[in-house]
Amino acid sequence: MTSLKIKNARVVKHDNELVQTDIVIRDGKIAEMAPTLMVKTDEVIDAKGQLLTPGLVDVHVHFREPGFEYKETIETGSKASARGGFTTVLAMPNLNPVPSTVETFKQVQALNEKNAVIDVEQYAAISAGLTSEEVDDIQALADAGAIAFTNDGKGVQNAKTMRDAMRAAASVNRPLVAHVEDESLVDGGVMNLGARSEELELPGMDPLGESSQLARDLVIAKATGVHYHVAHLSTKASVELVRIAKQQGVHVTAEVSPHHLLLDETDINGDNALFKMNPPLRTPEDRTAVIAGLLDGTLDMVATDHAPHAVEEKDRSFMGAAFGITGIETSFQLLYTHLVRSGVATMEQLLTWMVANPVEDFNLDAPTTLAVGQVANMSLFDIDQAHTITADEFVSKGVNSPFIGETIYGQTSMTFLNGEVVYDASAQ
Ligand SMILES: NC(=O)N[C@@H](CC(=O)O)C(=O)O
Ligand SMILES: [Zn+2]
Ligand SMILES: [Zn+2]
Repeated sequence: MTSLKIKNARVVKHDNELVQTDIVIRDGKIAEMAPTLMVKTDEVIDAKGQLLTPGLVDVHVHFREPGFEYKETIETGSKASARGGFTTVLAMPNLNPVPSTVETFKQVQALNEKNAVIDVEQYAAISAGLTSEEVDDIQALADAGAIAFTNDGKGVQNAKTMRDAMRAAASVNRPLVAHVEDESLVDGGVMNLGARSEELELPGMDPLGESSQLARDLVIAKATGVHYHVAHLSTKASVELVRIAKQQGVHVTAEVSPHHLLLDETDINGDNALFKMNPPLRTPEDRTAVIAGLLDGTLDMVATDHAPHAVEEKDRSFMGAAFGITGIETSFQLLYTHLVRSGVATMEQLLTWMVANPVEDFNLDAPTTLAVGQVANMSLFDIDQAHTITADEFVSKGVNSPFIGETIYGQTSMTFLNGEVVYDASAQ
């Protein structure tokens, strides 16, 4: 059994307070932690004062395999995740075939097991093709290992389908995750309907398409008792609905994506599809509301919605380009830079949103703290060194990020899964 010592790391104690720590890992677990450990180990890494955290967790990624391997594969997506500091991710089912049956689900699960360098848990769909009104065999899919259920990529248009899906998910005690989007209100829109869509003369989608379907779902969630989780929540009206629902005791949790926290429609610099995603960038008022919602606990976590696409699918006008941007290699760094360093949030809060809440709310088998006895899923971040994001540094096949060219802090230097190095910046 090999043993490893990481010395001179800094770990978060409270708020923004960091303490210097040595840490020894044996058999994939944290064996000792103290300010100074003299113990001999097979290997020693000098962390030189960098930040050591539990491995990050993202409940919303698109790895595109099987079906769209030209955009991303489980190997490239999971390696990109490790580069972002993530050790557990939940992969979306908008694949081909869509994992809607035990057979197709097990096929994706086997690929995740074989090809991923980190832990990848798999969502099953709510309904066949993400569009059918007939709900899948939720019990059988849960028995096969589906971590939760979602039709992400499409809103569930039919209330009966949503009711039946929620009843089924509640009965197997798994979260029901919703991409809330009423298609009748999207009406061909490619960005948020409002001032910016008028300026750019592009068709807009009414933001009520998100909140009106969310209101429907919250009513059904209350009646069924399901754990209902809102994917990529983006509007002020949606924050208000979740706040009221929580006050009423509805079992609801919500995620917000880094881009909805850090960008709004005024950042869209012309007809540039690197700013095209679903839900679209909203107004400055919406952005302020999602930040406030995260800070006051209405929103529970950050999820990247890492959505890689090929260059030719994004290098077009807004009208013809695919929806979605990458995020798994830049999320912690952007949020550390723009929320923590700027004083909006604490380091402890950021880790609550990127580790503890995702693990607890989705009942994941992953550590939420650094402590003796815990599985050594950990990441080491260089929080003092500035870095400029470039397209050619991405491990993901997708380079569709609106953050290219931005200067950030907190580059990942190493990521460990069960005590093994799965990413090492110095070896790149
Ligand atoms: N977010 C996006 O704009 N696109 C996602 C689908 C989704 O998350 O709804 C994708 O799969 O590309
Ligand atoms: Zn979605
Ligand atoms: Zn998504």
